[in-house]
Amino acid sequence: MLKKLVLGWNRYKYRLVPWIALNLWKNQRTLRFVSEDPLDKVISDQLVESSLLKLFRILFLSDLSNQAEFLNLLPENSQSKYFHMLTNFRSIKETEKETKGSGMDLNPHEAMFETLGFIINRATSSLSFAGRGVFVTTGKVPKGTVVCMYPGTIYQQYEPIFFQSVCNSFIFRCIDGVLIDGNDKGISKVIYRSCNGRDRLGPYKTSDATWLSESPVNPLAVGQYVNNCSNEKAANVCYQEFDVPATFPVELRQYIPNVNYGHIAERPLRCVVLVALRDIEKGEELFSNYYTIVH
Ligand SMILES: C[S@@+](CC[C@H](N)C(=O)[O-])C[C@H]1O[C@@H](n2cnc3c(N)ncnc32)[C@H](O)[C@@H]1O
Repeated sequence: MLKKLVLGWNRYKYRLVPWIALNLWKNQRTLRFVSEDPLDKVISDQLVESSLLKLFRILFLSDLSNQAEFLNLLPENSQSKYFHMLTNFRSIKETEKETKGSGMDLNPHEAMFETLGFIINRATSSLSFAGRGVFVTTGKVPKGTVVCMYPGTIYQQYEPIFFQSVCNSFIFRCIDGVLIDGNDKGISKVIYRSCNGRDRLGPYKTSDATWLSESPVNPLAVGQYVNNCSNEKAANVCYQEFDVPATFPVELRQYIPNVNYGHIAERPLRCVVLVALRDIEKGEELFSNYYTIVH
């Protein structure tokens, strides 16, 4: 009996650490079963990357007054790709009689709607006593779409996280044991800011720290506020690990809401995205599954 229990616990991959410890046995019906680690992916890494790139490129072009210096440092073919995108965008908007003149002039939510077709926002959860949650406030999220990112500091299994984890309900555990601290307050916030200031690639920032505020530059970076599903509200999104490839454009890394705790350049940066498990309509709250059992 004891052996069976230990075996079960070892196979059990918990997602949000303190929540699991308190609630695992209360809510067995909300467990998620996957058969092997790689099969925990609902969509391909290529699809995750292309969704992020689509949004990040528009965020970049919408902020040209601040990005011009970086744009000028890019190789000529990358620069011309951006100018081409801008010209295309303007001519489409002119035909639709929506143009305002210069650049793209989109705020982050408008950029999200333009590229992904929906907008998400934080608001009081539809569940009692669950604090805030994340809602689809405009448009519709099709099944298999990247809906959010889980922001925060990335800790390898051997890195110290004890003090940051005390009373912290935002520690997310990846399938392979890597941890993400998505808390936007206290010591977690100080550590993220410090690592974010440390890591640069020449003039380029390699991560975004605005998710620590109420208005993130990357509007996807609110995944840490998604609440757990319940017997009444089934999960409509799930977590999926995504390692940022070395080929990811240097000028777009500034929108990634994650940073490594330790400065280890050769390891790809871990991100976690939340993917829609079904079509999600305007007004619906997002619910994930904090428990995953690998068997
Ligand atoms: C990662 S945080 C999610 C954001 C949180 N709702 C907030 O406003 O800070 C996890 C915490 O949200 C709350 N929570 C998440 N899912 C819940 C549920 N189904 N029922 C009640 N509380 C929930 C618990 O307090 C949990 O520790």
